[in-house]
Amino acid sequence: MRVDELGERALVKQLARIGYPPNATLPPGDDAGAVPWGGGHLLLKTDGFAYRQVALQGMSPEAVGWRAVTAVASDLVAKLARPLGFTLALAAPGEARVETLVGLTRGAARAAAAYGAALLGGDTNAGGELAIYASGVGVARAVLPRAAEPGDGVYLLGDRWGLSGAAIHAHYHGIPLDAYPAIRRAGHWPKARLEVLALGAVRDALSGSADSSDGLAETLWQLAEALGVGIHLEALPVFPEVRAYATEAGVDAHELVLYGGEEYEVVLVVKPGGEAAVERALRAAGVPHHCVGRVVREMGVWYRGEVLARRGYAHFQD
Ligand SMILES: Nc1ncnc2c1ncn2[C@@H]1O[C@H](COP(=O)(O)OP(=O)(O)OP(=O)(O)O)[C@@H](O)[C@H]1O
Ligand SMILES: Cc1ncc(C[n+]2csc(CCOP(=O)(O)O)c2C)c(N)n1
Ligand SMILES: [Mg+2]
Repeated sequence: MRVDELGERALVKQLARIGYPPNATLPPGDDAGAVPWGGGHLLLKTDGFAYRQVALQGMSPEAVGWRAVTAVASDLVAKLARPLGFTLALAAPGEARVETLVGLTRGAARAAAAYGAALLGGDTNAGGELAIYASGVGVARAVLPRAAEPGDGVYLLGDRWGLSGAAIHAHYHGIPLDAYPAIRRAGHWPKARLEVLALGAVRDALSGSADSSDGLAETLWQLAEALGVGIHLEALPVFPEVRAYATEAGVDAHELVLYGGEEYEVVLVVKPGGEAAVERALRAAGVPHHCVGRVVREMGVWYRGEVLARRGYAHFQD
C-alpha cells in the first residue's frame, strides 16, 4: 500500500510502536521520548519537514530554520524538559542555493541560543527536495505525559491560538499581513515558551500536556483517542487581531483557532482542585492561559455541546 493511501496518522501509529520499550516513561505517540537519567529524565525529539510545506509567503530561510528548532523545543518544553542541545539535518537537491542552506542553519542556531541551548552540528545529504530535520535533547526533573482523567480542566497556554492559523490562511489566499504584525510574527517566528517550565513547581496539580502543531482540534482528538476520554470545550480565546483578520478575510475566527496549526503552544490538563495553584504559577511566570473546557468519561471532542469535526494538518495530503 502507498503511504499516501494509508495517510500520516495511521502510518505513524504503526511506526511509533516499533522497538518502543513497554515500560517507557512516555508512551509511543507522545510529544517526545524519555529515558531515566540521574534522578530525572533525558528527553529526545526529532521533527522535520519539506521546505515547501512550511515556507509561508515572505518567510526567509532563517525563519524556516528557526521554526525547525522551535518545533522540537516546543515538544520538549511541553513535557517540562529544558532544552540542552540541538542538531540539524539537511537534505538538498544539487540545484539548491548555498545561501539557503546557510540561512536555514543560522536560523536554527539563533533559535537554539534563544532557548538557552546550542546547535551542535548535524548532517547534510543529497535529496530529491529541500528538507530540514531538527533533533533536540532536554532534561526534566518530572516529566509531564499525555494524560487526562474525567473531571480535569483543559487549558490553552500561550497567545498564538488562531494567529498561526491566520498566517497560514493568508499565505494560501494571498492576503498581505502588513496590518497584522502579531499574525506575521506568530507564523514566521513562533517562539517556544520556556516559561512553561515553571510548571515543574506545581507538577502534582497537573495530569498531562500536549504540544499543538497540527491544529487545536486535531491535538484534542489525538488526546481523546489515545487516552480514551472526552473533552468538552466551552470557550475559545479569539484574540483581537485574529478577529480583525477573520473579518477582513471573510473567514470564521473560530475556524482559525480550531484548525489553524503550527501553534507550538501547550494544551495543559489540570487536576480538579489544582486550578488555583496552576493559574498562580502561570501568572507568575508570565504565561498567558485560558481555561477552555473539561475532560469527560465518554470518548470524543465537543464544542459547546456539538461534536467537533476532526480535521487537521497531515503530511501526504498534497
Ligand atoms: N518514523 C517514525 N518512527 C517512530 N516514531 C515515529 C515516527 N514518526 C513519528 N513518530 C512518533 O509519532 C508521534 C507523532 O509524531 P508526529 O511527527 O506526527 O508529531 P507531530 O504531529 O509532528 O507533532 P509535533 O511535531 O508537534 O511533535 C511522536 O511520538 C513521534 O515520535
Ligand atoms: C506552505 C505551507 N503550507 C502549510 C503550512 C501549515 N503546516 C505545515 S506543517 C504543519 C503541521 C506541523 O508540522 P509537523 O507535524 O511536521 O510538526 C502545518 C500546520 C505551512 N506552514 N506552510
Ligand atoms: Mg512531525
